[in-house]
Amino acid sequence: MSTFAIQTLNAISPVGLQRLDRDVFDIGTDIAEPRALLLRSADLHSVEIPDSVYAVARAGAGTNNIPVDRLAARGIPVFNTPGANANAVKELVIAGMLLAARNLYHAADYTRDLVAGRALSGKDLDKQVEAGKKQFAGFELPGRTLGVVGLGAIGVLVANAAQSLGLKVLGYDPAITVERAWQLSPQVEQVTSVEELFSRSDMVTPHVPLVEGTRGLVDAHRISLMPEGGVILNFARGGVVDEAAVLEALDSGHLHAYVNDFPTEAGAIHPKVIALPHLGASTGEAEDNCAVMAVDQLSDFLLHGNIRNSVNFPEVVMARTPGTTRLGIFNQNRPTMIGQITGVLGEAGLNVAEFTNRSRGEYAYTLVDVEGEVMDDLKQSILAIDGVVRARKL
Ligand SMILES: NC(=O)C1=CN([C@@H]2O[C@H](COP(=O)(O)OP(=O)(O)OC[C@H]3O[C@@H](n4cnc5c(N)ncnc54)[C@H](O)[C@@H]3O)[C@@H](O)[C@H]2O)C=CC1
Ligand SMILES: O=C(O)CCC(=O)C(=O)O
Repeated sequence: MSTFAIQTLNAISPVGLQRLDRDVFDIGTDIAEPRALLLRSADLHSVEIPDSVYAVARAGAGTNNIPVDRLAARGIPVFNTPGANANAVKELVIAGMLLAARNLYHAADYTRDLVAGRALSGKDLDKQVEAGKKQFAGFELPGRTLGVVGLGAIGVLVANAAQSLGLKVLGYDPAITVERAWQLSPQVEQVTSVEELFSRSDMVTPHVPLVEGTRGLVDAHRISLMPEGGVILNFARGGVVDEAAVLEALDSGHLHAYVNDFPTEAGAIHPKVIALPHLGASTGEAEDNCAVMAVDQLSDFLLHGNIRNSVNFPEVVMARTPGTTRLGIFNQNRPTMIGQITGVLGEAGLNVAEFTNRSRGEYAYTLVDVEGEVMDDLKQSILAIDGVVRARKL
């Protein structure tokens, strides 16, 4: 059996890595010709990805750090791990709401300064604690309204948790899946526009991927629709929020706080901003879950050509037919491709035992198990078909 070299570009939980059989997989940070890249937040946009690479796996949800479309054009699937870190993010969002509502961040700074800065102790400390606390009086969550934009793995968990804490919850997601709709608490009210959501929400939390359509989703106009004293939470991506607009609304007093996971130079030092160092998925549990899912999907693809949870190719999973050789073929999604592929197999005198082909957008993927001996030059004949971008014999 051949050995697959997997290059890790970030720290990946050993709970995931130890699932890879070391007789079959080499794993390292410095590999000249990797078969696969395994990463978390490493930015691949300006990295040259060698032709040796068959697949890229993101141990996490967001794939905006990966040139997904360019890799699709080269027949390289990008995998992610939907839902594997959703609970970790949900818990941080709930913590963020409470940090903002009860002014906890500033309150803790205040008490630290009483001792570390002003050296108060004993009765003096007690007196100053009681005198100073009124400036941190906050508000409670029941009766407030939370708007959740994006009801995917994270948005649904946040909406349901907020509902159970007594908040009124509004949700907006024009492309919600049936699975997520079933998971959503029936008390969450669906709104039909982002503007309605902002105008009725005391707090807004986007849980959408960063793509062109969601860049700057939280902007000056939408913030202006919110009631006075609103809170924006951002555990999606920095670019989803127009931060300059948020800072202006904080300065004018229209917004009360901005809690986010993506610090910038201006935001991190603003007194009404709570900026966390991209901690959403940083729990042992989430790191293990993501690593296990990413590794399992990657090894199934490298060994068997199966594609699960790819963001640029369709789901294609086929049980292996005993006594056959498998071919995995990436091609452009256009007419006659299937006929041409099976034509090449027929000309080579090969009988097809199992065949599956699915398309997604501009590209398609075929798995075919063929009987008999498959010569190496067959792969070349398949690659010679106009529109085939990559082929593997497995
Ligand atoms: N802070 C952190 O450490 C983490 C951040 N994230 C971020 O959260 C994002 C969401 O993660 P998941 O919930 O797991 O993804 P998901 O794919 O399960 O859900 C995203 C949802 O957003 C919806 N959506 C897309 N565009 C929309 C729009 N314009 N308006 C309303 N809804 C829209 C989709 O229909 C989908 O239901 C990730 O893409 C990532 O950027 C994810 C994990 C950890
Ligand atoms: O790996 C991480 O810590 C970041 C997680 C994240 O942002 C994601 O899953 O999209």
